[in-house]
Amino acid sequence: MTTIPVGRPRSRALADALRPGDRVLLAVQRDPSQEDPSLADLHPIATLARVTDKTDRGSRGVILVVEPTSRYRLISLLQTVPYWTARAELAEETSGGDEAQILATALRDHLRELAPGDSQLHELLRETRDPAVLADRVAAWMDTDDAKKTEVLLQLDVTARLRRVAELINEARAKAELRSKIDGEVRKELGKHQKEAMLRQQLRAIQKELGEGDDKDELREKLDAMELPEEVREVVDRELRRLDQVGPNQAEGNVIRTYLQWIADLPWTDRAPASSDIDAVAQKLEEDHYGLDDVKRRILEHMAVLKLSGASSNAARGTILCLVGPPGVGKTSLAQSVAAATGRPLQRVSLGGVRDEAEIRGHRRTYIGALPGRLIAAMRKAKVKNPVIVLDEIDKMGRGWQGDPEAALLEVLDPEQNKNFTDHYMELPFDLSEVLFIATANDLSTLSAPLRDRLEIIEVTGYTAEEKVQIAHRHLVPQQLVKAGMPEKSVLFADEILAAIVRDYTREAGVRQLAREIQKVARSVALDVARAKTDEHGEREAVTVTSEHLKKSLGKPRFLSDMAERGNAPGIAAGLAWTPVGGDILYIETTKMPGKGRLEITGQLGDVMKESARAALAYLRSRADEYGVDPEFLEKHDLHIHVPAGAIPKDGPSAGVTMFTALASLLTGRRVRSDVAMTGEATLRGRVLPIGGVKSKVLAAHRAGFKRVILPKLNERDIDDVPESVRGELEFVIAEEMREVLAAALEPDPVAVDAGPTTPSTPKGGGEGAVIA
Ligand SMILES: Nc1ncnc2c1ncn2[C@@H]1O[C@H](COP(=O)(O)OP(=O)(O)OP(=O)(O)O)[C@@H](O)[C@H]1O
Repeated sequence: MTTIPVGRPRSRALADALRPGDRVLLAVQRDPSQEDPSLADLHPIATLARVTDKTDRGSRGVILVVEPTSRYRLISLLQTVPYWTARAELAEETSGGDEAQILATALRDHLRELAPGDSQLHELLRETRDPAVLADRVAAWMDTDDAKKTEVLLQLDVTARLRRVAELINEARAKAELRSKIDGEVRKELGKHQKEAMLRQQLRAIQKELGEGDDKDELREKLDAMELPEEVREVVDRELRRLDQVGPNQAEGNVIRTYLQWIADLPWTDRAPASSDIDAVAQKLEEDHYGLDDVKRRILEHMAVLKLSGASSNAARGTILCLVGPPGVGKTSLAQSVAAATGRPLQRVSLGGVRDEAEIRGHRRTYIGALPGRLIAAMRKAKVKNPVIVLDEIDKMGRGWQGDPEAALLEVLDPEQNKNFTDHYMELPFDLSEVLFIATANDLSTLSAPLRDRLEIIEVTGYTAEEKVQIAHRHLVPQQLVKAGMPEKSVLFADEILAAIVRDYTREAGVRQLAREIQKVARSVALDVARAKTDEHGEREAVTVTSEHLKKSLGKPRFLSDMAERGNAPGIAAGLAWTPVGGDILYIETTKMPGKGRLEITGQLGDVMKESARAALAYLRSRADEYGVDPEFLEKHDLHIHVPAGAIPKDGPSAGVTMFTALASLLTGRRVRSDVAMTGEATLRGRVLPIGGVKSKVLAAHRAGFKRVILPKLNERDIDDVPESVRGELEFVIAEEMREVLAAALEPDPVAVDAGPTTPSTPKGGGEGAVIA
């Protein structure tokens, strides 16, 4: 295919008459400048071509797209106005036979080597099998002058044509080589001076792109216009003077500029118009969060105290709100609501894994690539001096060899010092006293005492199944539908469906997994939504999620009730554990075998837990008679205690009661009732001592379907913290003595057969580091 611009009036007259599909003869003039050629002025061989497209450009002529098909020999001109017509006959070519084939193959190979990267050429070579056509196409593809191309056109002997094309290629190659050689030499001669000038120009362009270099004046203007504390102003003036002294391209200049840029970007005096309207906060918290009444009340109290004390922020007052709880219970989103309601922007500073003081307080400017710490970086992003800053995962801050980040954080939170917080990089005091800090943590036990002392701790323990359904119904479903790009009301999740998702597909204290599962379901019904009928107002009917949809999008139920997992042989008891991600069920398995009275303990237990296992056994031995255990049997048998999910380390004293119960069950042959879960520390004398995390543990028991929960006497008052709906469905047994525990936990009669060790199959969820508190 080729395009032909048509301009001369007579050709134009023809072009106007042509329609796509018409055929036309294309003849070549011997002298292109001649206006009115006769037959003798044309080369004798013309090309017959099919018109495939035509673009009329008005006064600028017509563009024809043509597809040449064969050579024709011109015999005579028949007419010259309004356009030329000619008589012509097909020009016979001599095919060239095998020789032409061999030449064509050589030509192909040669071209492939010459231009390995030219995909258009490669396609052409691949597609063209006929040697005659190959020669024509290669000649058309080449970048050579028209006279030479015309020679190829006139050549009717195919072998001669192929040879000519090969020659032309060699010529072109030689020319190209010569040119690149000359280019190389010229370039070498380009003097050092010119090269530098060129590089400099490029450098300026790069600096401009990066916003450096020539923007010195811009920076100066910005700094001049800013309202800055006096001390800062002095430093700015000094640094600007230094910047004038160093050349524009020196590294030092860059360091100064970056520093000044930081000063220019920090909110030294700007404030968001923050309100301290408690009602607005109350309303926003209520709108965005279901339940959590206690938590909301405590947040409001804290805000009220701030308002009354006249302090502009909690940092100024010296106590910081700290929301503690498992992941996904809404800690961050509570902080977001507070920020939104008070009109302050929110920034998050993640402290998880921070081990280096410099992360908080920055690196000194003498280090290459030094930058301010995370707090100053957050302030820069906040753009005002009174934002809400969420200190995320304050409990996961480590202590490395490069200074103690906690000390730096304490300074940030200390009302005496945070008015003049000095970052190592800035070397200027920055006022953090108007920041409203809110910390979040999963686990309080790892917080140091000084830090804890600064925090007003509010626990967000986790939700019951009903609460989760309500949260999903009111918040998660609309949120997730919008996230999936669907209208808010396009999919209906009935409460039973939500309850099924909570029960069968999630096992968590918060609602994060639940939100994900809802999104999965929403996405899988998206097609149904798109196909749904529209009503008379043009609105689509909502798609109702069915249990079939759940099966299709989420698969088989992922979690069976904990009780179903459990074997029913004597020797297994369900304990309740507290973990940083919420309460959990922890089975204790025991088994016996002939031996010498030894006790084996496995399952990655910490020292405290191992000791409580030994204490439990010691107590049982000392009361063998009372519990109907044969002391001789104990001497001749080894016992083994295992706590499954062996890969997760566990520790703490609160499994004491459960270990004792499991051992007593094993040795008496009385099974532990399958609907009982328990927690409590056991003493050597059989007393039951209190433990922590009752609310989370009870919620976990309820979640797992247990009906009776055994708790230490001294934890009785903690039951009040448990939501009423859960309390109503559980029976609490309060125990002071191990005897009472056994009475409530064991089935009355021994089972006849010893079924041997039975393993609760699936490892428990809950992430790493399960800890019994
Ligand atoms: N009571 C609630 N009402 C409405 N939405 C809630 C509630 N609790 C949690 N959510 C929603 O659950 C999601 C997860 O909450 P969020 O990210 O705040 O959890 P988090 O406790 O901060 O977790 P992490 O500690 O992992 O950061 C958010 O979309 C939030 O809106």
